[in-house]
Amino acid sequence: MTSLREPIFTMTNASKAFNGITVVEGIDLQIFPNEIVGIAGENGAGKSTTLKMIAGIHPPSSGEMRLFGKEFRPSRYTHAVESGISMVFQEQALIPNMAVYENMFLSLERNFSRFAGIINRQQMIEYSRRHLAKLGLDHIDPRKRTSDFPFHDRQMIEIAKAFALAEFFDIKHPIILLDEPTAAIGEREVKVLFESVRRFRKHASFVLITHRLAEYTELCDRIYVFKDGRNVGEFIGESNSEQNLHKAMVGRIRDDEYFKEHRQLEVGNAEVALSVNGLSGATVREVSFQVRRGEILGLGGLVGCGKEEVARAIVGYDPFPVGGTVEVGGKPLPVRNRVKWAMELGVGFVPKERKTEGIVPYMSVEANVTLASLPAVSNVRGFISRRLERRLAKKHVELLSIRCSSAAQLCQFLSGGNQQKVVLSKWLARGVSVLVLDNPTRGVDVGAKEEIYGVLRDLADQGVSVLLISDDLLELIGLSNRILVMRDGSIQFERPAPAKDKPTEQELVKHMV
Ligand SMILES: Nc1ncnc2c1ncn2[C@@H]1O[C@H](COP(=O)(O)OP(=O)(O)OP(=O)(O)O)[C@@H](O)[C@H]1O
Repeated sequence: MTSLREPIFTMTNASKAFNGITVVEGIDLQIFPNEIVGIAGENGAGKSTTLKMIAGIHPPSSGEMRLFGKEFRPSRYTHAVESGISMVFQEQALIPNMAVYENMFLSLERNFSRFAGIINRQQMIEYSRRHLAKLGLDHIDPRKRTSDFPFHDRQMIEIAKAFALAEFFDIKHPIILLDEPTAAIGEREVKVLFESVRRFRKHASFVLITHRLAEYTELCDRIYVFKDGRNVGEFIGESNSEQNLHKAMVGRIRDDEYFKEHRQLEVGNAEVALSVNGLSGATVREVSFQVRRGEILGLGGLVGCGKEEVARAIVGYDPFPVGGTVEVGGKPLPVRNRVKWAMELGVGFVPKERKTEGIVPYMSVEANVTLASLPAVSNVRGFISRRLERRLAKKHVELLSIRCSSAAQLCQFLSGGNQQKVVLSKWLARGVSVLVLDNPTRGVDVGAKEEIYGVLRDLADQGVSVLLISDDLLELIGLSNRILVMRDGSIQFERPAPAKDKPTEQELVKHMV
């Protein structure tokens, strides 16, 4: 639906350098009214940086931007918001211990003051409630603390916030930048989001970044492809296919053997590495299963079905449910100090929320990669050896092609997908016997996903057992030896998934709803 009308936003020959290192260069980009534009590219290609240039968070080092026909040089995010541009961030920007309505109008409270500067909270609450309802989020009480809501609800709150701000500043045609909005939400929430975007495009334009190629082809009118910080292609209409996008991004056609199914092992009666028995609690009921050596067990279900809680209970990330036991290699995992014991018994965990739970952002890549392997990088006197640390980190940075200026770079400055690779590397560096993965390829580009799938097959060959939780059904089906489907906190369905007899998506979805 590309319009012949004038673009409402243009970026011409823009570049951005951090500390003298150019990360994007020569970017030309246009946004037309009512348009949904995609920006695709590998991890670190410069997609988020470009959105941040538009949003005034990282003003361009050179180049020009024009908004509604006028030169546009936001020096802060609030300038962009006041001009009609808001961004839904890849990693959530909401403050967890504040009420939802406070988050929605953070730093704009003075606009809701009645007299003598007293803030009219009731007005803010009602305004928030109305905007949440517009997105079908009636179940979210804006007076509640933001941290009371699960990740996918918080994501939707950010989107509602973007719409609310546009109306608040009386912007006739806002531009809403969506940086991987679907990375951590399930299929049902993605549907709600996409329906909202389609509905709201009458009043707004959108820019979308996602690592699910099908979402570009489903939602976008036009897609830019970035590679190594440059804009290398543009796809419209017919040319806008997953194959074309994959080829432009990765430089080759997508492998038929994307999930490396030919490498899937037959585990037969191999020894049981992880045994979960009768796990029960607030959100899970009598969940029992076993994972054998070298097996990849997939755990699927809609958001809220309890699959994440199972993973978190196994590794002790959340208070343990009231009942049930977990054994690793035949040894019971105690409830007290479970996180420590899980590590001790060789269990690794890649959580969904990498920024808060997976990495230490203010530490370097090498420190993060080796964080769980301190004995291996310590010298005989027990001090950390920089040389050993560097050597171990280098190996894993190469193994997963983590894109960083050097292993000494702080993790917070890595692109989202590369941070995710660091989380996985942390456990590969330590060496584990059981790996619990909650959406391990969230935010990871299609080429790097393929590398991670290869690594998982290598680990299975070495006898590592994997419990894989994924909202990406094709990934779940392609990788797993066996699949369990959860609904309402309990296991509803079990299906072996040998390489030559994989279940269909429909077969699994039937048991999810
Ligand atoms: N504040 C910063 N300081 C230094 N380098 C940065 C900063 N922000 C981004 N970079 C670098 O810029 C490059 C592009 O990062 P960007 O986040 O734009 O990539 P991306 O295409 O969005 O990747 P992903 O798909 O993984 O999110 C990366 O190499 C990253 O390390």
